[in-house]
Amino acid sequence: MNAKKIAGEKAADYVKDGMTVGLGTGSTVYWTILKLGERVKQGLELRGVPTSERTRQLAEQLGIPLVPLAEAEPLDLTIDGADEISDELDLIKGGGGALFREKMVALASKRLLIVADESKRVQRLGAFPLPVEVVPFAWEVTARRIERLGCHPRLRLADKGTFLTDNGNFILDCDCGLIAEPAVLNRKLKELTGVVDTGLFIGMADTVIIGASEGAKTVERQCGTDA
Ligand SMILES: O=C[C@H](O)[C@H](O)[C@H](O)COP(=O)(O)O
Repeated sequence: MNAKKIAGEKAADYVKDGMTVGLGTGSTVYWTILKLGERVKQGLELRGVPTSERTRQLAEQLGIPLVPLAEAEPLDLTIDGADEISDELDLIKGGGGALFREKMVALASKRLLIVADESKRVQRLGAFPLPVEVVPFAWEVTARRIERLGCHPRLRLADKGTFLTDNGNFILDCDCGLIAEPAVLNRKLKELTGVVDTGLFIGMADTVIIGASEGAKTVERQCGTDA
């Protein structure tokens, strides 16, 4: 069976009546949202906060009531996918370009639950190029500053030209090698004018559900490991 589906559907069990829930983006949390759509039809009271226009459209099609983030804080829970998950439960996100809204919504949530298949687990982050959202103005200058931090940025392209985020920005996919100190790199990147945010989610995930054909495994953040 599809490991993403197993993890995604399992996460829907964490949603209880009356909750306000951040709805993540991607092919794993897609299964969570489908499940939640079914449960809403059966009477579940839920307010969703979408992390992308794609997710907004999906939730609307399924009849999940949505509320703007500004009116929803604090959220009870956010459920989202990840591109890499380290042993410390630090994450790389943004493979689908939704990292900024995902981070805004997760930071406004009491709890962040990540769903993924086994392929996303790594000892150390960095094999997956780190997505960094940048303002389009003189993006080449921002890319050069990122290069000076030891990363190799590449402008993300779409079928027709440059990939644009939901916020109208560009994504630089940055090969930074294996990242020894994710919190330090995140801080240095965020200090650069022109950088909107990075796909590094440090100390944010509380629970990770890993799907596999034999079932789902749940990993909880150990107390005291927050960055
Ligand atoms: O921008 C996209 C998000 O960070 C996704 O949650 C991430 O790329 C994982 O997506 P998927 O579940 O499709 O692998």
